[in-house]
Amino acid sequence: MAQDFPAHASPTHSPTIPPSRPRQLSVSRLQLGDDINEQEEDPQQQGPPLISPAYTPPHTPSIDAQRHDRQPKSIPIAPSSDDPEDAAATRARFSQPLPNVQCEVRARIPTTSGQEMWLHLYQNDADEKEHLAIVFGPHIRSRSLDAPRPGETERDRMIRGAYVGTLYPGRTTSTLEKIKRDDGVPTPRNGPVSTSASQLAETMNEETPPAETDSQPPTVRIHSECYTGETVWSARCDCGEQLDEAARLMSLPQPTPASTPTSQGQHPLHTMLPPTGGVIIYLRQEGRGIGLLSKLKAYNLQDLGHDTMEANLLLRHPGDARSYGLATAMLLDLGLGGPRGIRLLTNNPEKVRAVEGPNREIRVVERVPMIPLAWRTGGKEGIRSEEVEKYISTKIEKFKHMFSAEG
Ligand SMILES: Nc1nc2c(ncn2[C@@H]2O[C@H](COP(=O)(O)OP(=O)(O)OP(=O)(O)O)[C@@H](O)[C@H]2O)c(=O)[nH]1
Repeated sequence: MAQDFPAHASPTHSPTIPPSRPRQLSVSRLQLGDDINEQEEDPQQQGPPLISPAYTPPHTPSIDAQRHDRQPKSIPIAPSSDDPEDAAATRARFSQPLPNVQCEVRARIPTTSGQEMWLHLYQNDADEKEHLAIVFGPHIRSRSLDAPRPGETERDRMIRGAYVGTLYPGRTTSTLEKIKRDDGVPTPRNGPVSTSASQLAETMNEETPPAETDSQPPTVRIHSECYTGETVWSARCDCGEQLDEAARLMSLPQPTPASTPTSQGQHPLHTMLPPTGGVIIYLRQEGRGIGLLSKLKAYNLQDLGHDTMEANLLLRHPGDARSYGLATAMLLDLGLGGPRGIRLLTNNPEKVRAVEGPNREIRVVERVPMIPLAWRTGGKEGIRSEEVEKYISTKIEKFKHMFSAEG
């Protein structure tokens, strides 16, 4: 089930708490260009560890406020025009025209949890990197992938993922019409006896999106690459946990009135509902855009007492060197532009405004905060380390991230 979605980032063994390290320096003591040698700690500056439930700030949702198998609370986003100065400043920073993107290939990825996702690989004219869209659910499709390409055969289309429904041995066409004509012909995918009726039902499901009034806006997460957090179980940041959590939320059943318990406490239609669905845009902006080499240097600076923002600055990088034009362009290609808007999973206020694009091509109508698992489970699950506590406290204090269900 969705709530059992495995933690890809977290090791299965219990986290160990490393010995204390010197406290980070305050910004006022940071001298750019100065020799970065050992400096004294200031015990007065040592705030409470924010990730430890015992010290969790009062505005943080209580442990039982969000059950792990429920959709978290979201916050409606006021139109940018409510705060013209702020919006203008952000737009100035992200005002470049949107890059051109093209989805080159899409493939079905079955996962160890039983859920399927659709990995879309994009190329673009802004950088040389392969950015990704991880799509959950059958209704979100790439325009650039589906568009016919000159000279291609039906097999070419299937090989690059431009088909509806699912592939099976012997399938010869990417289109719905041919599958309809073939109705009744065996179409084995998992065994020799399945018929095209189930294939057709699945395909029709993909072809017929739910009525917009029936469901909430699509859920979107803009994720930036983090080799350490996603692959080698780093407890310096919450990136791996956030990637897992975004995938888990997009695999939960769609909340609708039909899932309200009956008087007998049953959920009659709950299991029949499709997953919430959504998109994780996976941007190759390792280390908040400074790259893995600089990020590893930044980690050494952090072990020397600096926080994550200071370390970037000392390496002559901006605190956050990322941009989101590619994400905006990919979301448009996936059909998520327009007034219906999206629900964005983030605590980062800059991301909310930046992903909307220079002309508000994408509308973020709700923000869903990403509350650390350790806060929600009273420390039973999630990342626990001195480093991640400092990292999250710097996100709150210096990057002004909003780790609460308040605007
Ligand atoms: N330079 C630097 N980058 C880091 C550090 N820790 C994590 N990162 C990078 O930060 C990025 C993660 O940011 P996101 O997951 O998009 O999160 P966010 O902008 O903090 O905001 P949310 O959407 O609220 O999670 C990844 O590219 C990581 O590699 C660090 O200490 N230094």
